[in-house]
Amino acid sequence: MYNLAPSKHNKILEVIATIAELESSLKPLKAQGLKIALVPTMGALHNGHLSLIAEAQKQADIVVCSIFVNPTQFTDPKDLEKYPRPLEHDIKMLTEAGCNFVFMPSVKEMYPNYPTPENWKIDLGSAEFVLEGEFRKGHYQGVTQIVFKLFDAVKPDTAFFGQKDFQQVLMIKNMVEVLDLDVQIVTCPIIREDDGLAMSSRNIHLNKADREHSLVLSKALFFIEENYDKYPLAELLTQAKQIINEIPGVALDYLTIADGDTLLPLTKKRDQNTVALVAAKVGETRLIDNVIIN
Ligand SMILES: Nc1ncnc2c1ncn2[C@@H]1O[C@H](COP(=O)(O)OP(=O)(O)OP(=O)(O)O)[C@@H](O)[C@H]1O
Ligand SMILES: CC(C)(CO)[C@@H](O)C(=O)[O-]
Ligand code: BAL
Repeated sequence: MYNLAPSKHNKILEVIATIAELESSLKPLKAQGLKIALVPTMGALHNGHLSLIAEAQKQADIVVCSIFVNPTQFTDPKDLEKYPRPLEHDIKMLTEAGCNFVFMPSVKEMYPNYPTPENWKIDLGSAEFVLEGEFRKGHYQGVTQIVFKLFDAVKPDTAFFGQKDFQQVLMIKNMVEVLDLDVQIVTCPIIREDDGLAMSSRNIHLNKADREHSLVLSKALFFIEENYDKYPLAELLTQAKQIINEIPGVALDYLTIADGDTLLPLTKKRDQNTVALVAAKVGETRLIDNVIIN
C-alpha cells in the first residue's frame, strides 16, 4: 500500500483519534523501515502549516499531522475557548496536501484525568521564563508536556516546527536534550501574507481594522533588520517601538533584540545568533512574530 514517494502514495488521509490506533497503524510502516515525520499543530490550518507538511514530506516517508488544542498551554481561558476549530476545513487541507495521517485525539485521550493536573515539570533552562514565558506563565511546561506525549505516541524520526514560534522551538530542543529523546527537530521558516503579516491561526480573530493594524509588527521587525548596521541598538529599538506605538489599538508586550539561545536582550551588537522578537495585542488578539537578524 505504501511506497517510498510520500506525497505520491495514498492520497486518502487516515483520521486517527486514539493512541492505540495510531501505534497499530504506524507499526507495520516502521517495520518496513519507513521514516516517520510528525507535524504537531493546534489546527485551523493555513499555508504556514502546509509548509511544514511539505518539508516533512521531503524529509520523511510518512507524515503524521496532529491537531490538538492543548488546554495545558493556555493561560487565558477565553483564548482557549475561542481558539478556532474548523475540523472539516483542516481535513480537506491535509487531504489535498497528501498528508498520510491526522491524529485528532480528545482531551481525555491525552490527559485521562483532566482537569486534574498531571505531574510534569522539566528544566527548560532560564529562557523558559522570559518573553512568552513571562506573559504566559507555565506556557512552555504545557507545550513540552503535550509535545512529549505526541512524541511518545508517534515515536517520529523527525518533528517539524515553525520559526514563527521561535521560543517554542528552543524549548522543545531543550526538552529533547534534557530527556535525551531520539527525535530530530527541524525548524521551518516563517510563511507570511503578501503584506508581511506572519500567518497564524489566531489571525482569523482580527477584524478589518485590526488586520490593518497588525502589519505594524512585521513592519517594526523589518525596520530593525534593514537598519541593523545603521543605528546603535538602543536607537533601533526606540524607533521600532515608535512605529508600533503610533498605531491605535496595538498594545506592545515586548520588542527585543536578543540572543538566539538565552533570549536575553543584547547589550552589544554582534554578527551572529541575533533575533528580533515582538509580541503585541492587536485589538483583542495577541500576536507574535520575529526576524532572525544574523
Ligand atoms: N506562519 C507560519 N510559518 C511557519 N510555521 C508556522 C506559521 N504559523 C504557525 N507555524 C507553525 O505551525 C505549528 C503549529 O502552530 P499552531 O497550530 O499553533 O498555529 P499558529 O498559526 O501558530 O497558531 P497560533 O499562534 O494562533 O496558535 C507550529 O510549529 C508553528 O510554529
Ligand atoms: C507545538 C504545539 C502543537 C503544542 O501544542 C503548539 O504549541 C503549536 O501549535 O505551536
Ligand atoms: N503557536 C503557539 C501555540 C500557542 O500560542 O499556544
